[in-house]
Amino acid sequence: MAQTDDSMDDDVFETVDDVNKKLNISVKNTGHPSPTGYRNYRPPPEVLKLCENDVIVSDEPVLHKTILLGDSGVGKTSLLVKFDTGKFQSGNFSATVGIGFTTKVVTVDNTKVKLQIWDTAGQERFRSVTHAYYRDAHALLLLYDVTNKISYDNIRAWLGEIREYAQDDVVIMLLGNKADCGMDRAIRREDGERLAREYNVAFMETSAKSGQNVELAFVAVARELKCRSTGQKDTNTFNVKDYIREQTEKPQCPPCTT
Ligand SMILES: Nc1nc2c(ncn2[C@@H]2O[C@H](COP(=O)(O)OP(=O)(O)OP(=O)(O)O)[C@@H](O)[C@H]2O)c(=O)[nH]1
Repeated sequence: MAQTDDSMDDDVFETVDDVNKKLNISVKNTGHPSPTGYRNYRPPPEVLKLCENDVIVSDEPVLHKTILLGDSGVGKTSLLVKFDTGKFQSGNFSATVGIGFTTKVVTVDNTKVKLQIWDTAGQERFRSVTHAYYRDAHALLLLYDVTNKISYDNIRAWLGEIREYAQDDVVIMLLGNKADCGMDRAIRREDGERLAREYNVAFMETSAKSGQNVELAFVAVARELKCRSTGQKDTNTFNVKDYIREQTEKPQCPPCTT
């Protein structure tokens, strides 16, 4: 007949004091029980050491630094304010001084993508300040104003600066802003598309005033950054240019009558 060993290892019943004695840990009794009931309990150093190399798993989404660039007056601040608050402030234009940021969380396929969006001053005199921020940027939204040919012509110079100061794999999106200004338009949509094709960057027209494509611009960037950070880029599962084409070619809602 097979024998079973019913005896239990006494270690199972060791008290915390016994374990501490074995491990040579002295515990000072302050007389104040901890909320867990294990007065002054601290895991033995051996146990703490085991945890040292553990990866800390956090629910916090990774922060992606995104910068708005372009000539003064193209609408960088307005675009960010529209995305952040849904509001457009027309009227007096006051140029941005220096640089500042807003943090927004965008949900992409049930995953939270945190964008730290930096609004830069477009004026030449702040250029050296803003260059310093390019280096660790993950995405750049480069704006021109469709009513201002100079701001469009300057895009080539901006792309030159980006190549010089930003990382090679930075996500770049060209935005032709103020698309609501039909009568004053100086740059056709096709011109924007052609320039974007030439530099192999994504493109869309936006309007901080009407809200056209404002959300889409940031969501497309967030999608691209999410794909890159999860390594999906290699499998070609997402292409920001195709995504924008699909989204912008979707039938729009009928024109408002009010
Ligand atoms: N019609 C129209 N006006 C816009 C739009 N976006 C911005 N504006 C106006 O253009 C002017 C300049 O906008 P800003 O957002 O301050 O421009 P900016 O690029 O941030 O300028 P800097 O801070 O100098 O770099 C303001 O008077 C805005 O109201 C738009 O989409 N449509």
